[in-house]
Amino acid sequence: MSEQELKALRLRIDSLDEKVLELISERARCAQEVARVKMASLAEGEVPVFYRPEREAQVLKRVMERNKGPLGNEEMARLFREIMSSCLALEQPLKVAYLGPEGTFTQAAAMKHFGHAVISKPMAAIDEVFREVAAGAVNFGVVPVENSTEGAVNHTLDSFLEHDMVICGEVELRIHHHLLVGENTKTDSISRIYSHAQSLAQCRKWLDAHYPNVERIAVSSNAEAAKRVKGEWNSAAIAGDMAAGLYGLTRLAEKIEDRPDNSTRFLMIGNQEVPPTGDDKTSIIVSMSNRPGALHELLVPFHENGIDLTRIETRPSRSGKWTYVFFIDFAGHHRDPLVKSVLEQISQEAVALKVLGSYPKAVL
Ligand SMILES: O=C(O)C(=O)C[C@]1(C(=O)O)C=C[C@@H](O)C=C1
Repeated sequence: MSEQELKALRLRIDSLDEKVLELISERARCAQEVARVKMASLAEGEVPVFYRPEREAQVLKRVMERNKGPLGNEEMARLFREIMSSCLALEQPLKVAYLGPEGTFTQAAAMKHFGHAVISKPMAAIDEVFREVAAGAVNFGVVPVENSTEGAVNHTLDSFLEHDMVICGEVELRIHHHLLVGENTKTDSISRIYSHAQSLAQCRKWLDAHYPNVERIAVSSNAEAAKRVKGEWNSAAIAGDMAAGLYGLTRLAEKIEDRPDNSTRFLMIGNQEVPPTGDDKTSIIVSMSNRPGALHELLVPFHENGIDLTRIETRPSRSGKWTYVFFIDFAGHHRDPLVKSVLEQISQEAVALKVLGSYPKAVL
């Protein structure tokens, strides 16, 4: 390519950028107008709701449907995700608590869902995220709920039993783990490997094959593990890209998770009900009396009404020995007539039924 050609193309890019810039600014002014309309239509004493997850899902889906390339759908949606995040911040900057410290996969999930224009607050434990939301110190919280290799995150499920929370969104993240060390650490000097218990479990086979005799130490998060090894010459951490970058660590081995499709699902929790989008999920907690056939009775209405169950999890109820609660996720919104009728049927048989929330299926 000649210098001349390159110069011409760059001039074209400059002129396109000017147009993109003007259009983004026009969109942002439009969002400011939306905020004004939302404020003007409030009833006496009503609190304005600026963040609209159902609308955001619609915007992102529309972008993906209309995208003609060459950028991929996900790439394009990620760009719009950030534009919308900044537009919302003009209306009201969202405060989001997540399972920290900085650099965790939960932080990456929060950014994937809300974009980067939020005020984010790392919390030391899952329960603290719930408490922060309940106290009204933040608008939303982000917590991990299940991993495709290791299953349920029990702390999260148990926290739903203790707090009244509305689930208003979900996001899935591919989890790639790396073996990370500080700059003075050599492969043969490693005597300890730190990580979160779930991450150690997700890399068990790799660790058995490569570091069978090295002590594995579970800490509160993999970002915490990364933080620790920064100053230690004889230890390594298992953590992801964000933590590696944040603590300036070197990757001794990359993508060491045992399953290449290793993914984690995260939930957005708050106190805002989300209207239907036509492609939603609902999460409920049900407790049944401890008798034969109870689980069968619970599942029959779903089957008979053709409702797709996406997940069922059992946890001790904490209100009696050997009694259980079921966490169930299924396709549909609790305002859909069919779902309503199924929930009514279940509540006739159940000891207790609680709808944790209906929310748009993850778009990104
Ligand atoms: O449509 C709205 O209600 C808006 O506030 C606008 C907008 C957007 O930028 O498109 C911004 C924030 C909301 O969460 C949803 C969408």
